[in-house]
Amino acid sequence: MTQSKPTQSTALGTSSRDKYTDKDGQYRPPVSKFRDIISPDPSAPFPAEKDRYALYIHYGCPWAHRTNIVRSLKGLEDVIQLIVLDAFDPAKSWYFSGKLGPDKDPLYGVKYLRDLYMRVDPEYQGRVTVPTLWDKKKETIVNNESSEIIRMFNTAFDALLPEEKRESTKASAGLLPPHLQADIEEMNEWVYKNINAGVYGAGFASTQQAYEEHVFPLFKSLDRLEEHLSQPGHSPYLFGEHITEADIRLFPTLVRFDTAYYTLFKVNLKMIRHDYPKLHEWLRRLYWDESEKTNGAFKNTTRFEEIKSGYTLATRQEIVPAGPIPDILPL
Ligand SMILES: N[C@@H](CCC(=O)N[C@@H](CS)C(=O)NCC(=O)O)C(=O)O
Repeated sequence: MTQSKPTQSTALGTSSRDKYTDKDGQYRPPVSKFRDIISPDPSAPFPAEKDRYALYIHYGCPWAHRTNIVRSLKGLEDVIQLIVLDAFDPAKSWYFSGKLGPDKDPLYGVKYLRDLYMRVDPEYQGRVTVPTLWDKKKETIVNNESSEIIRMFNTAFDALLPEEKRESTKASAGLLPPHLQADIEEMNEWVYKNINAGVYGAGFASTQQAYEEHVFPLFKSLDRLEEHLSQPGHSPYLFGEHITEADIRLFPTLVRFDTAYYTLFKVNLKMIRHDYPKLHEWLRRLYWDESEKTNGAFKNTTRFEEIKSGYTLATRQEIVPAGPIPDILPL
């Protein structure tokens, strides 16, 4: 039998760079194929129910990280099961190595997340990605697009939560308050393009030109965010007194920046801790907040070791960078 043995945990899914870059050396992000929506309506195809859904993640992945933050921030730990994969095989994608968590899927006993994708669609040709939101009742994938998963987590399960956790109760203090929605979405768009995806564009570029096309706009956008935070009404969080979706979508990228991206993705014109005082404060304020209000959602979902080792292997390097020490400075 010639089945390939899983290689060491090459996390973050992108170790086989050639497969994922186009002829110009540009990184091609995966296309999210599963786009169903969980609804508060009990008669909907995917109704919000306790114990019905499971979220598959890897701690290194920033897209998975945002979904895990919202799960925790909303207090959905008892409603949505979390299943952590800890390793990646370039040929077969995410799997359970047993080193940092279970050695097989707790639901079906399979080794690979791909096995679940194949169960849903034996002809599936796309990439197998985290996060993946699974319906245990219909035994299918609901959605594998983080931007949509965080929206569902923010509102669809509210009837199952105590009043103070509901988006409608929070009104202007919600994650996506109506009066800020347009501004938040405008920011999400350029932050996604230049920062969230920008680091990947630089880090996985396979030509000098492709790298430079991403690295300069990335730092321009960080400069723009630094300036944004100095404007009235934009502190301590991006849109004022309350954490919004914009903060949640930026955090996973910035918390990885100095420790992983700066060295491993060569996005090294500036560091958050040395060159962006306002962003640095914003980052630490979120990370170190262990109050009841946030449930410690930012710190508890961040695993620096897995972030560093994941990106080391994903960029086909062997030595995990020692610094910077500490991973994040105190507030
Ligand atoms: N648009 C997706 C992107 C997810 C994504 O790129 N996940 C990476 C890990 S950070 C992955 O699973 N990659 C595996 C692959 O591309 O084969 C989302 O936001 O959920």
